[in-house]
Amino acid sequence: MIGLILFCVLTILCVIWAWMVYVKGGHHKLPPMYPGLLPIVGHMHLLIGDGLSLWRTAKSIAVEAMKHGGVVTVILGYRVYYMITDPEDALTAANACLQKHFAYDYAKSWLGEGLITSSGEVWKRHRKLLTPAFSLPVTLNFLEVFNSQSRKLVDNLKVHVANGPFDHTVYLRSIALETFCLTAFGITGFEDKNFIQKYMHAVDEILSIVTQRFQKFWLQSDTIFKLCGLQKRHDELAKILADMSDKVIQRKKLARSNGTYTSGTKYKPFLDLLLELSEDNALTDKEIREEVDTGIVTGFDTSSSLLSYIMILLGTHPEIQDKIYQEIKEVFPIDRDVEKEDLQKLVYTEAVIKESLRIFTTGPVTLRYVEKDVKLKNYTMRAGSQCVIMLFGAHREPVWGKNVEQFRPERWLDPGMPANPAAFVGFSLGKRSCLGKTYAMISMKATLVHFLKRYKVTADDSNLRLRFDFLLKPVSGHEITVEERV
Ligand code: HEM
Repeated sequence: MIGLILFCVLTILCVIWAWMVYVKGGHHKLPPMYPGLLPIVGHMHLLIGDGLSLWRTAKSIAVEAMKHGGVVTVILGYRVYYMITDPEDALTAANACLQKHFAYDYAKSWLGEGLITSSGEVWKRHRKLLTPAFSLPVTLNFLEVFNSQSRKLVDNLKVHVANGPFDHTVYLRSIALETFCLTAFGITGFEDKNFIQKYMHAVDEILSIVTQRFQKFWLQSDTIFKLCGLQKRHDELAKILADMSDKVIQRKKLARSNGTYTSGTKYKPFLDLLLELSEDNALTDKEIREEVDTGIVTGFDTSSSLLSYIMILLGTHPEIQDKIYQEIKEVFPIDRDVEKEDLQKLVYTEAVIKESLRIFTTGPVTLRYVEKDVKLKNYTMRAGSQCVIMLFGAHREPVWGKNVEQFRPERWLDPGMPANPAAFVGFSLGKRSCLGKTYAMISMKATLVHFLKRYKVTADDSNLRLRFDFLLKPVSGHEITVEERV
């Protein structure tokens, strides 16, 4: 009897599920289904596991998409996901679907309506207001910070010279976050000398909670998230971070209103630019705080992860390291800081950065909600579904030619490559592409110049194991060794 009841319940659930997946969403034909679909759970079982298995699954989905013209379907529960690698379809989807996937909401009690998490009119207004704050002239003001921070990094690494392999990611993360705090808040803003360390630990912990919630689908239930204590810790951390940023903002605001304010730095910190906007009532204090925190969190981990991959790739390919070193030596025959005029002379260095980002796409995906039907080349995405633009997959499409897995910066020196410029999506693409691209490129160039002038790096990327947790992170095999150049 119980068996019969169970059978009937399961049958009804399967019928409802099939109706929601295949009928309710609309009449448009779905792209080929990724293998492993089960009734009711769909492909949800493939997400179980750690970040390593998630990355294996993501890569396998991208391969399947490429086999089928650049789009496949994945079903999570009853939700339809279009998984896209085709560069043209990726651009269409990126521009047509400006609303983020619900997973971004998990960071909202911390980042609020900051650029990365917001959608709709709020996003549009903020994007327009903030674009000038990320422009080339503003970023060039930060060169002094980029130079001094790069020198600090190089000095910190001295203890590892001729001392065998070590984990360089720890150093890169810490310096990158410090650089972002300096350029965002301005150095004189800190009463507390440990401000940056405290801020970094809180950012690390809250990001790990947000990531867990995204990966472990049972934590997506508010009740379970609360019951296992993660909600409480998440809220505590969000408050710590908000209070820290608010304190700096309030002090600066007060000094501005009573006329005692000077930034104390030669450059104008990002926060000061936002405070100017608030004087025209364009942004509230809360919005300023959310955008400052968003800038820091979107910027520091992405840049430091990419730099760590660049060092591993250069350490694995000594002939490429020799070439970039030759370029750096030509532009900087004596020991001096990187100046504005040097940046465009670093052509091979730029090729190395782009090629590294192509191979190790630090922000591997962007997830969007499909608000209205969107026509791709061969399919129409149904309103109410989700789409995942697989940025790392687009970097392996046939448009890149043969040997897509090979690290070959020379491909960027050929003016005809990539044949379709939309194929390079390391900084995402379309209207919601990365706002900090210029900042990232300039700061990474400065770091590479100072690092490579002082050290020769050795590594072995064949041991590298990666995990997917919003960003692409190394798990093991990423250590490098450094020796001083003579
Ligand atoms: C190598 C370094 C970087 C990489 C690879 C990178 C990559 C990306 C990617 C893939 C996105 C899309 C994310 C998504 O849709 O979920 C994005 C968005 C964004 N990035 Fe970056 N980023 C980098 C550095 C930076 C820096 C340094 C900043 C700030 C100074 C920054 C600020 C932003 C912002 C504000 C957005 C949201 C844009 C919007 O939705 O309108 N990024 N970035």
